This record gives sequence, C-alpha cells and structure tokens, in this order.
Amino acid sequence: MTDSLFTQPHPADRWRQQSDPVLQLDRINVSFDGFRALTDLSLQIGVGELRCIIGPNGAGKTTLMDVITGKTRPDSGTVLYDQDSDLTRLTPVEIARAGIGRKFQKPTVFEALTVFENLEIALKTDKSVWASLRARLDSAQRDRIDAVLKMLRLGGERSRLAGLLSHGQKQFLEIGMLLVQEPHLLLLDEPAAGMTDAETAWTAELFRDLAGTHSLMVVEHDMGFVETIADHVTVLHQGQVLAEGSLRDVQANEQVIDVYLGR
Ligand SMILES: Nc1ncnc2c1ncn2[C@@H]1O[C@H](COP(=O)(O)OP(=O)(O)OP(=O)(O)O)[C@@H](O)[C@H]1O
Repeated sequence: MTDSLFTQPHPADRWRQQSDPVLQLDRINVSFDGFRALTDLSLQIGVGELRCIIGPNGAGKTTLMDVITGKTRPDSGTVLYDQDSDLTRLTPVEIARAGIGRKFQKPTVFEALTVFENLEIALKTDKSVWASLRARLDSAQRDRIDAVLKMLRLGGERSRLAGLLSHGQKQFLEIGMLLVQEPHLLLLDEPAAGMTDAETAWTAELFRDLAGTHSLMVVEHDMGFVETIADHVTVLHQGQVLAEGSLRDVQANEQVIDVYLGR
C-alpha cells in the first residue's frame, strides 16, 4: 500500500487488497421478534482500510454497527476484533475501551461547554463530566487535544461554546471527541449528512488522512461522497452482503442497480 494510490484520478481505483483484518464478522444472525435483520452476514475490514457500507433503507446497516459496538447481541456468529477478541462477549464499554469509536448521525456534543472542554471530557471517559473538568490534564493529554483541534481546523474555536458552532463544526468536534481517545476502528454513520459542500469535501479529505493510521467503516447514502472516499464498498440488502468490491465494480453490478442505485 502506498500513499500515491490516494492521488490517482479515479477514486474507485483506490481499492486495495488488505491482508490483516482488524474486524472479521462471521455468519452473524440478528432477528427482532422473528424478523431477520441480519442473515449469515460475513464481512472483513482490513487494518487501515476505509470501507463504505451502502444499501437501501432497512438493509441492516445500523444493526451491523450495533452488533460491532455491543448494543445488539447477535443470535449467532462471531465478531473478531484485532484477530483474537470476540466482541460478542464484551460489553459496549469494554468494546469502546478496546479502541472502537462510533459516531452517530446526529452530533451529540455538550452545547453548554467549550470546544476544548468537550474534548477534555471525551479524553477522560472514566470520570463524570464535572469530575473530568476538575481533574487536571497532563501535558501529553493537552498536546493530544491541541493536535486534534488543529487536525479538525477547530483551533480558533477552542474557547467557543460548542452550541455556537455550525452543524458541520459540531460534526467535526464529535469526530475529535472520538480521536482524542485514540481509536483503532471508527464507525461513522452518515457523517456528511447536513453538511455544506465545502464541509463535505473537507470531511472526505479528513477521512482519507485518517485511513492508514485508523480503520474506518462509513455508512453513507450520498454516492458522491462515497465516490470521493471509498477504497472498498460493501452493499447490504435485506440483512445480507449483496456485493462487495471497488465502487466501480458495485456500480456495475446488475443486482445493486436493481435494488439500490437505480437505472
Ligand atoms: N429494535 C428493533 N426491533 C424490531 N425491528 C428492528 C429493530 N431494529 C431494526 N429493526 C428492523 O431491522 C431492519 C434493519 O434495520 P436497520 O436500521 O439496521 O437498517 P438500515 O440499513 O440502517 O436502514 P436506514 O438506512 O433506514 O437507517 C429494518 O427492517 C428495521 O425495521
């Protein structure tokens, strides 16, 4: 894998073979009162990969993320993280501590606190909000917050109340709240929703920068955004993997065209 792959003219050409999986889902089944939300779903994400998950409403994308983060227990199947830890046996808190961060579609920042304080709280997840604001940061923690602020272009907003940020800036701050915890795998649910075109373009740039040092799984409906970021795309349909490969491959797949992309 080389950086130059990211600069090729056709984003779909960036698909890379990954050898070491960070996450391996094997024959996952989830049903809700007899309704099968995921059926024998198997999926692998490589270390440093940026994977997009697409598919029609109700395909099982959220349920997939819920299984990975321990919110939903599958009826059967395994979810191996980092090759040996089965996430289906861990609690959501243990899974987060193991290095898996999730960002929901709607930003959930503390609006009455400053940008810096939001990052401070995220860094000290073992404490309550007020206890963490009272506890002192060591210099390494301060440096980590400063680096994340810079990376997210929020350096000038550090003392601003989070409630006064734009929608896009709140989204970036929430990504920052994950990054200060130094996750290995980031799960992002429709990160570009509600963003301006400029913010969307910058989010794509940010994700491409994060890939390599982080593994990313991005659920997204905006195909323009998928096109700018995806190495490798998985199409879910009715709780199963319908197709997988480069964006170009899945866009040419007749079944994917029928159930999702349209003719
Ligand atoms: N807690 C639940 N109880 C019953 N059915 C559920 C539950 N959660 C999800 N489902 C059903 O499982 C199916 C998959 O839902 P899921 O939310 O995972 O799909 P999705 O691909 O994320 O859809 P969307 O793009 O609309 O968010 C849907 O038919 C949904 O109604």
